[in-house]
Amino acid sequence: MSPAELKRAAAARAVGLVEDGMRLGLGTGSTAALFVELLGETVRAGLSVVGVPTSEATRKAAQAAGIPLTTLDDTPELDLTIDGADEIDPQLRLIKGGGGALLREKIVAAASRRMVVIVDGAKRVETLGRFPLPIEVVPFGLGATTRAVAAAIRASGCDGPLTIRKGADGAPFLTDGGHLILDAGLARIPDPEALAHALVAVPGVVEHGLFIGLATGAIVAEAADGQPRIVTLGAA
Ligand SMILES: O=C(CO)[C@H](O)[C@H](O)COP(=O)(O)O
Repeated sequence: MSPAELKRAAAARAVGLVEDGMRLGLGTGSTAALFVELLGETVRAGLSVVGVPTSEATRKAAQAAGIPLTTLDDTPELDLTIDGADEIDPQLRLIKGGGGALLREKIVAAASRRMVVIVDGAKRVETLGRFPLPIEVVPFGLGATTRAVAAAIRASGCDGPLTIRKGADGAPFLTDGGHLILDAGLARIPDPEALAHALVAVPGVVEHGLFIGLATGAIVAEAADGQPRIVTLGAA
């Protein structure tokens, strides 16, 4: 089975969690995009929900799918967020931000009573860190911020190169908030909580891709005999 088929299976299962009248957080990335597409089908069939998109890309996709949208200003508390992830560990700790939407994703997840992560089985890890950790920083003072981030990483028992993310055109990638992303190739993050605390203390760091204590459940689609097999973690 292809990763795309597994992602679709996880997204389809997540649509089953949505109830009439729910206020939803809509994640970003290829798996979340499949959820938005499938949710749009149920909305067009009569389901009533409102969604808060976690990126401009998701906003466009949700509008195209016919999903009514709101904002966290008008709807500050959400019932359920469905989002993808780059890695998930057994404690439901995540690395997110491969699509560059980590800041809005974390704000939306924190405003939600429940966050259910949808992933294919390849995203499950025992220890976070194989996927480079995205760290969103303001452009001002980039050199000094990068040094301080490197020191914070070392102080929390990790090490590895920091790379400024580039877009397809080779120019620095800019987030929806106009910030840059440093991708930290750490290979292994033995203490994600310590690293998270160290990173938020660095002036110039806007957010990082460690999502700790936010996901309440996960829907993992694995391949079994050529068919998707759904495994749920936590409350999902
Ligand atoms: O965090 C994200 C975007 O910022 C995505 O959820 C994450 O990168 C997973 O993406 P995909 O579903 O395409 O594998």
